[in-house]
Amino acid sequence: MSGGDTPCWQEPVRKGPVRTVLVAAVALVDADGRVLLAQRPPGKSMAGLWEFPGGKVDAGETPEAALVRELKEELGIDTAESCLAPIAFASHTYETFHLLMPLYAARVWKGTPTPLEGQQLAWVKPVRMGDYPMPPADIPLIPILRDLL
Ligand SMILES: Nc1nc2c([nH]c(=O)n2[C@H]2C[C@H](O)[C@@H](COP(=O)(O)OP(=O)(O)OP(=O)(O)O)O2)c(=O)[nH]1
Repeated sequence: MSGGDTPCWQEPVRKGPVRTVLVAAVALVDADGRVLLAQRPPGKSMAGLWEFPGGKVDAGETPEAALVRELKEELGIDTAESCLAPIAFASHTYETFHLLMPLYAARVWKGTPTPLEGQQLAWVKPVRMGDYPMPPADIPLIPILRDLL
């Protein structure tokens, strides 16, 4: 097959070196198969868009440890690394950095997710995620979640 007439084919855009940022994110899945989305608060980059809970992985930290830390800080819930199942990843070039974001799924945690950082929360069925504008990096993850959950 020649690449030029396939939908995924895009000629590479040559740019200078980019910094790759590692961000860990999780689909928290409830008993009804709904996934928790959090709305990015005003003042942050991509404010108003809905994202998976998570955040940047610190130097010397594993993605799983970063998620356990972020979920406690952002939502006040306790999670165990052993309950985080890797399911997909996003790899997307933004204007100022390249995002590499492993996405985990978790169905078990302790506590009730509470918006501790002023963010809005929504439990959303994967088929309804199109109603929630998400960062460009997240768009390819939506059909994967629909298939998996
Ligand atoms: N947590 C999370 N971050 C995401 C998702 N999709 C996506 O592009 N991102 C980006 C937004 C941020 O640039 C970065 C996560 O950074 P962060 O949560 O630790 O910190 P932040 O919002 O203050 O980030 P920033 O304003 O400094 O860019 O990853 C997602 O689904 N979940």
